[in-house]
Amino acid sequence: MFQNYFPYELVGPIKRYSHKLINFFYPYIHISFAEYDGDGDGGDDYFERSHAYAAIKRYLNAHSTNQARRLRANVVGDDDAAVVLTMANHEEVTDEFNGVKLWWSSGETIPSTQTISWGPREAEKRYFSLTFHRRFRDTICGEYLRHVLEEGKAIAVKERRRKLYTNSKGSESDYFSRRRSLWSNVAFDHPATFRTLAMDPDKKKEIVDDLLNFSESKDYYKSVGKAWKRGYLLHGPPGTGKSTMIAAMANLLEYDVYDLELTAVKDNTELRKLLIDTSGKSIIVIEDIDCSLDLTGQREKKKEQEDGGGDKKKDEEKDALKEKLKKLEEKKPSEVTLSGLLNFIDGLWSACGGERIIVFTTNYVEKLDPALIRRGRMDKHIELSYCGFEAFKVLAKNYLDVEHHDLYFRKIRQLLEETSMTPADVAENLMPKLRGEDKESCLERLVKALEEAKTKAEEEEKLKAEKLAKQDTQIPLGSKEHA
Ligand SMILES: Nc1ncnc2c1ncn2[C@@H]1O[C@H](COP(=O)(O)OP(=O)(O)OP(=O)(O)O)[C@@H](O)[C@H]1O
Ligand SMILES: [Mg+2]
Repeated sequence: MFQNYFPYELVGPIKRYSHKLINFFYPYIHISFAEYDGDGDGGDDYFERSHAYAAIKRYLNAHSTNQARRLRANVVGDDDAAVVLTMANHEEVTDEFNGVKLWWSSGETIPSTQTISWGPREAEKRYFSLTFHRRFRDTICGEYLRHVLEEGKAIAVKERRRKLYTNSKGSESDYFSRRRSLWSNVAFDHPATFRTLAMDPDKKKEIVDDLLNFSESKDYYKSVGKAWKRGYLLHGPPGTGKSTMIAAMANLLEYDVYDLELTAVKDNTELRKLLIDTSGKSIIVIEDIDCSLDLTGQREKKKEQEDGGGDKKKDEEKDALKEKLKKLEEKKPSEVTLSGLLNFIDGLWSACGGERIIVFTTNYVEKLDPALIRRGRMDKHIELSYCGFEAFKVLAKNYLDVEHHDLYFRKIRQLLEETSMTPADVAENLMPKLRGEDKESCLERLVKALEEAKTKAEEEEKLKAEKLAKQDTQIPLGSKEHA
């Protein structure tokens, strides 16, 4: 009825003026921070979680959860089971900044229509909303928000649990979820440190200094126009502490570890994607590099030739290599090429910024392609070798808390000079086997094991010499016959 008499032309102006009137009397400003913002161009950034949202969440967790009455609990970590409380949806908390009061609330918009969800954005649009008096607009939008974001970031650094990432193949459905990373991760809790790593102290110090120097040289790398990365090649027989050293490196620098399984990477494109997907402050590890590339085919041929040529490599080393190659052949052949890998080491991904360390390990450094290990690619070659006396002292301190022993230490020093035993075996012998086993009997066990190893090595040496002598006497005979 009213519509019939009301002049339609007035609806617009009245709406406009009432809006102005409300604005005039309503002195508050609302700002909302969505969890997934994106720039609206429909690119992948839509799937990226807003950094501001994450920082605000941490800030509010730290400052305001004691005010909120309804909280959401998350349990993080498995050993200490710390509970992290976050304010629940539609809760409101207050904050104060330089005497200005403001209100934070959290909310969630539920999609009105049923849509097929590609990411979490359609399913749940969470946001934080900030309300404050418009008089303080400049302070809040400038100083206060900067303060919140900085503090949120600082909390993130403090709380950061380091992670171990692997790229072993996930389930097919991973490919449908575009937000899922190519890497899967678990918390990284390896206890190894450089203090507990058994090796020559001078060598150890050199490596620690090198790592620390690298992590502090951001400006230097920038000034010389080099990507902020450093390559290490760790080589040595199995059980000499290569993997342990990587863990110690990660613990020293507080970096994440990306354990790159090259045989699970389809091709160079996937390799590039994986590497671009790594974060700064990380160690990228490729273990057993000699067995990971499709060079292995050539390598095996070469090896056979060497065998035929009467190479005197230890038999067990050959067996170990054969075993590794066999395992690899069972898997699908990888199409990652040496040149793809070299391109990446040379800094295809260096545009991503942030410091990265890349570590290769191998048992057979002499078998690696020289292109892979030349200086500049691998900045530092570190040899981890059989246990020496200094390394033993570290293990004795770690495992038995013994720093000196008149009788045993002298004996062990001599035996270690005469025979080769890996730190892994030394450690195994030193470790108390029975509850309350005394230190002497552990040291005694090590002495026995070393003596056994020595006799065994001597016997093998003797057998080999006999075999060679036999061959030497047979060959001239055979060649005479043919002639
Ligand atoms: N230098 C070392 N210092 C302390 N512990 C060591 C050292 N080397 C080996 N160990 C012990 O031996 C175990 C095996 O060592 P690790 O896995 O680091 O050997 P690796 O060199 O990586 O061998 P592989 O070539 O087979 O991968 C570790 O769990 C560690 O406890
Ligand atoms: Mg290892």
